[in-house]
Amino acid sequence: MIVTLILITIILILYLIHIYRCYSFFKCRGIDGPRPTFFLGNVADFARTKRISISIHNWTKQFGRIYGYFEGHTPVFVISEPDILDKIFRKYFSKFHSRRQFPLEERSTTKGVHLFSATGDEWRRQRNIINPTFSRYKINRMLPIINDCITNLMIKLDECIKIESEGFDIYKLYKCLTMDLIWRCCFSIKTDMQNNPNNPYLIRSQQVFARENCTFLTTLLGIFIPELQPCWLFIHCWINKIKAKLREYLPMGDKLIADDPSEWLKENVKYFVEKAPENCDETDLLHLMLEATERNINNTNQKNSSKRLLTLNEVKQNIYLFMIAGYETASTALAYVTHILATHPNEQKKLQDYIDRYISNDTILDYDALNKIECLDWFIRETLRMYPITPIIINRQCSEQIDLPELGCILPGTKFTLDMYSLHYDNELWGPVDTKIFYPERFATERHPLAWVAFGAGPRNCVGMKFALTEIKITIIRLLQKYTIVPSTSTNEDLELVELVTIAPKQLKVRLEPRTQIL
Ligand code: HEM
Repeated sequence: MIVTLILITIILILYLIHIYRCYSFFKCRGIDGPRPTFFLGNVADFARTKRISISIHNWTKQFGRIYGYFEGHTPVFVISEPDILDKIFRKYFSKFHSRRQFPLEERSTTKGVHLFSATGDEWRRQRNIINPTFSRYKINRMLPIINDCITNLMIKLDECIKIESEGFDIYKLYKCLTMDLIWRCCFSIKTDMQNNPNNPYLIRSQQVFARENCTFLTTLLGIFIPELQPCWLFIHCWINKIKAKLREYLPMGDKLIADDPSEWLKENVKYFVEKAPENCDETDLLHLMLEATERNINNTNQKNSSKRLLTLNEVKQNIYLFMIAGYETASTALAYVTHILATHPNEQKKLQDYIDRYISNDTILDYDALNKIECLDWFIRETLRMYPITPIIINRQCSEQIDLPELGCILPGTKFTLDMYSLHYDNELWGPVDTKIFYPERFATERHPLAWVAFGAGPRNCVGMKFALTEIKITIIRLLQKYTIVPSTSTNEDLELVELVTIAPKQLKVRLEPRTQIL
């Protein structure tokens, strides 16, 4: 009886908060301004599609290019109008510099915040330090390492062809490849995940992107009552602590109870920082970040300039971020490109013909030369147009009140997201060839700058974009020089996709036929 009463009271309070928040949201917008449709986020729809980006796309079809929904009682605008997105992501960036905080995403300055979660000046400071890691010059210096890791992939592929002639899951190998690339190029740590797929860092990084049922309830509470975010985080931390103790003391605890992969990774990146001084290459990301830490800055002027400093905790947080952000996205992009190659033999032949004609087996292409291969660049962009990888992370939060003619008064804290599927499949933006058709040449025509947002947009776009495109291009060139990719018996035209932070295929089975006539 008492429990029921408490529950009813909680629901009533939540309902009142909800009404109050919705009322104040609409009141501030005035009655004369534009009034985009706002509706209560339809949880049933989400439960049916099991993919937030598909639900958002369905809502766009229903409500148009500008609308909003309430996530709990938090209003979220969904925009697929490129001119308005241009204002939010580029023109008025100073008022939209931050991302929204996800439920259970910690932003504690004592523990350090990484680039992805940092806001305002904190973000600017970190981005200034990290940006040079991915300059043209630095990427050129990484090329021998990238090629070396891809050579290991080619050896693995040869082995797989012999063992599993009917087809094998190439995505698994790509994950090991991109993890090796991150560790070696960004942290100067010589790893061989391709021959050691049970490496605990690799396993934990994969788990970060898997569905974690144990956080489901606290995540939901975070969405519906964001005001109590510190409470949900506290509960989440305690659950992890209790789990860690049970793992330690229960017989077979470590087998029965899984640890939290993010926490494990964050805890263990200490190893990188300790090893760094002996191993670091002076151009890599870890070196740049450590150079910018307080302990390495003796000059008082530099010390006083908060612009250039990173704390040791921020360095650790960023190692964790790059480990997971760089590996999952790039391997998934490689998987999609491979799927398209397998299912579009004519497109594959076009690329192979170009590669055979202009690139010999021992050519090492530098960054500029790679960029000049338009057909390859278009192929990758077209793949990422049709198969977006991270739509839900592209969002912005307003930090200062602003009036936008199309939306009216925007208050600080208002959240914006975009519908990547609507943008990428819009025939007005991408025609005349139907957007459902794979047609890389559509990139030969100049398009709206906000029509293609695979790597986000504006000053806060993906910092690893150049690096990702370089590793994907070299892998594809070397793969097509040696093999023709063909579908395995179980390859479907439609991939089975799973969405959490990224949208990724469950697996990607293909067959590789060694090419006999290589120039
Ligand atoms: C095909 C591969 C990749 C895709 C599709 C991708 C996509 C994205 C997207 C959509 C964003 C958000 C941008 C925005 O909000 O405007 C982002 C941010 C980010 N990405 Fe990537 N990414 C890829 C590869 C990488 C790699 C290889 C790294 C690291 C080496 C990386 C590191 C990051 C970081 C650190 C951010 C946060 C940037 C900031 O907030 O300033 N990404 N990425």
